[in-house]
Amino acid sequence: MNRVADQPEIFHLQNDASDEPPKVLLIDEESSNIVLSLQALPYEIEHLIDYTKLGNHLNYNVRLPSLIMVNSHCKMVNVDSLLVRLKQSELSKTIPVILFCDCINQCPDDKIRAFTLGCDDFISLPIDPREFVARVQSKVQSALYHQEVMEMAFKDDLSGLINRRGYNYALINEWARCKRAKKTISMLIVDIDNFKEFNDKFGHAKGDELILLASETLNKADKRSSDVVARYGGDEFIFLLPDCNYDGASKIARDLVERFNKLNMTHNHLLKMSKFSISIGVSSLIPNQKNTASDLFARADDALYKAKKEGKNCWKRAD
Ligand SMILES: Nc1nc2c(ncn2[C@@H]2O[C@H](COP(=O)(O)OP(=O)(O)OP(=O)(O)O)[C@@H](O)[C@H]2O)c(=O)[nH]1
Repeated sequence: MNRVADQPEIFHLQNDASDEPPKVLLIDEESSNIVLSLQALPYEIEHLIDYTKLGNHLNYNVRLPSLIMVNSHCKMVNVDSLLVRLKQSELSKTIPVILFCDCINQCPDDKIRAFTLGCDDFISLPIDPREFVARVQSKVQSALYHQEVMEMAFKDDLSGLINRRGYNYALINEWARCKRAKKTISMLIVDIDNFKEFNDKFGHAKGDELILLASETLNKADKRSSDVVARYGGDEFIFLLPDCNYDGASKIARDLVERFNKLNMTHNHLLKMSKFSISIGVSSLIPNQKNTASDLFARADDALYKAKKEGKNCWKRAD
């Protein structure tokens, strides 16, 4: 099997199943009447006053907004650099952005530049309530269609985790980010032990249930919001841990092996059928000119092989 990361494509991830109302992120340093107008709509509103906290609202492990609205009069926000940042990030580049502006005093060149930098629409201040609702709803609606398509492309149907394509994006992005910041990036490859035997003995449907249980258990690991948990394929899962060294990664690996062992003591009907455990390979690298993201994977894969060879139900680190 070719285990090297594929080429990147558009990556837009939404973490939760969307029975929840669409989310709108408003960047405005004041509690203005924009907030009041938004609150009248059936959306979840996140009002970001402290612009430096943007990363808390746009990361792999939160439900992403369907629309970002920015009051271009915010003194603390440089709209040009904000648009560049939003449109450069794989997570936010497809989320529509509406700017509020004082259209009477707005220079047309500023608007044209904003469009060039990725702004999708403008709303004039003071707000005309009917126009406000029409513009916001139309942008949210098209964003929802887009998110649906992206979910189909990047989410694993069975587990709800990020799929292999999504993992490839995350790897390319996070590797580059850690390289720029000269930070360690770690990876865990997790494989269910003797899954084939379970499948053969109890059938594919029960095997699917076990994969789902494994996914839920992996998701409960003590990880950061920037960490990525993906189903790589079959009974294999990957944790991608940016800015995390061997010690941090080993702690998660140890915790996971224990978590699965403890699962066997519960009264889950699947676990009465068979003992359930995982093996993990751990690798860490500081990206530089001489190594690649594929090295990180290959080393974790070797370590996983070692864990399997040395009896399974354990974790091993790369040499
Ligand atoms: N139920 C189910 N089975 C799957 C799915 N994808 C892959 N498989 C099966 O998963 C099994 C993977 O087995 P392996 O990892 O090769 O073998 P294993 O028994 O886990 O062996 P060790 O990893 O050495 O413990 C194969 O039998 C696949 O057919 C799936 O989505 N659902």
